[in-house]
Amino acid sequence: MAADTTLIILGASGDLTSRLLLPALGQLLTREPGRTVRLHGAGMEDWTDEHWREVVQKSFQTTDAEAAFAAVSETTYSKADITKPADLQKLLDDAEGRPALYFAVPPAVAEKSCLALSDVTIPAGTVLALEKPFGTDEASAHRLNQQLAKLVPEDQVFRIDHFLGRSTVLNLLGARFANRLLESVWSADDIASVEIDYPEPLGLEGRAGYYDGAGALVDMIQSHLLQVMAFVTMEPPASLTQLDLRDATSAVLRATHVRDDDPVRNSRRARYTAGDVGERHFPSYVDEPGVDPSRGTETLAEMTVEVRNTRWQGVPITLRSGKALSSGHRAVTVTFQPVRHLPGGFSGESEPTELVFSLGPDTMSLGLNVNGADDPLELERVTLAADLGEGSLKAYGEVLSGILDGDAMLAVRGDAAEQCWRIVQPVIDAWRKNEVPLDEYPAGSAGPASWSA
Ligand SMILES: NC(=O)C1=CN([C@@H]2O[C@H](COP(=O)(O)OP(=O)(O)OC[C@H]3O[C@@H](n4cnc5c(N)ncnc54)[C@H](OP(=O)(O)O)[C@@H]3O)[C@@H](O)[C@H]2O)C=CC1
Ligand SMILES: O=C1O[C@H](COP(=O)(O)O)[C@@H](O)[C@H](O)[C@H]1O
Repeated sequence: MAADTTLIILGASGDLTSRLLLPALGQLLTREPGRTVRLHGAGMEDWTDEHWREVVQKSFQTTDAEAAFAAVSETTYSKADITKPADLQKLLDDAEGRPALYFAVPPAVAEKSCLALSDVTIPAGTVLALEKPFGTDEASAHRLNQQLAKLVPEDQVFRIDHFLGRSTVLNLLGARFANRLLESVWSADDIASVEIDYPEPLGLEGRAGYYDGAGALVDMIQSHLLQVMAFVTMEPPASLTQLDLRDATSAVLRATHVRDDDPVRNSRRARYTAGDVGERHFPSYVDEPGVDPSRGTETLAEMTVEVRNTRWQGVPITLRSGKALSSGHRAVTVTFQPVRHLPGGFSGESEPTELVFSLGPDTMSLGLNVNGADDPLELERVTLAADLGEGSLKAYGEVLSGILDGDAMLAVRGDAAEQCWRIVQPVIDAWRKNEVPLDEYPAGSAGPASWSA
């Protein structure tokens, strides 16, 4: 699709656009100097083309910002209320080549806009890119999918999950499927447990309007971490095409359930109280501007799932993420079963083999037991580590590259988005009924003290 696409960013004055999308576009254009993109910004603000160009130029913080900006220097802006069919029609009519509508707007606005598109003539090939959260539960995600299906074919719908564009997440595929050594041990026969952990030092950061209604479970686990889990657990796809990869993703998500169907024993939640993360002081979550304390929103969530198939039967897979935490390890940790028999005569501890994919900085490490240097019969722990580098594109760069190339491989398919809601729903229900306590942890700690006991 590359050359003849007009990327129309809806929500041009928003945070996502200036902080993530435009810098990623700048990086993509720097890496691929031959790529040309027509860029159009649209939103509620009464901006001129000149103002928009300044916004774009400022956001292109790449090594060769000028060259990248040159590729979009003709970029234009128009004021538009994207919930109105007439405004959407004009945006599409004015676009040259194939339009790609990127909805960088609040989810409720995106949904309204998709309804308004029913009354619009949509040019063939139009791409619709929707941010998370996709719907508010399985039923609403299903309705939104049905609406989208009336507008464009599924492979032109990009449900964005920027974790799928992270280089370490993509590395999971390389490590798993290009190494015979791992291929043969990647199942419940050899793996004891999997943990996917994404602690963040950030707090609410003024996002109460969205986050207080979502919480850590929906913000991170329902979307990003379940997608990462699917990459860890999927059956090998025949190829890395969007069809094969997304079929494999959906199949494993369909087999995923809260462990033992018991959300009370297999989920935990907590929220932060006042404290310091590094140099930053955070008030208690409930005292953050815009927060409604009666909602009981969690800022740290954990759930344990299992994949009910031959490969994974019985392996606990724990997903955890939270805000205002000390600099914990963001990682996928695969812990292997102990050896079947440790020959007598060794001294020292034999710990299980551990393979860790670190989610920034991007590294992969393997913890092994080896013979000690001084006493060959005393076991010592060594870690073999590989620095995987940052990847030449940040996550949103990969996302935009897929949209501009019309390759939906790293976009979430509609059925997978619905499955992710189905998986977390029992936990949401148990939390609503207060069947799981809402613990507390001071900002800057590693979480509630009782969790590490
Ligand atoms: N910000 C982030 O870090 C991330 C955000 N996301 C997702 O991206 C989406 C956007 O988030 P974010 O940028 O933070 O939100 P913001 O509130 O910062 O921006 C939303 C933008 O949408 C515009 N807008 C609202 N209503 C309309 C309308 N009817 N017609 C045209 N434009 C409209 C707003 O214009 P105005 O202000 O003038 O009303 C504003 O420019 C959300 O779905 C969010 O979940 C995903 C990952 C990270
Ligand atoms: O989508 C989101 O992701 C970020 C974490 O991703 P990162 O790539 O910025 O580390 C999270 O902070 C945010 O709450 C969530 O909405």
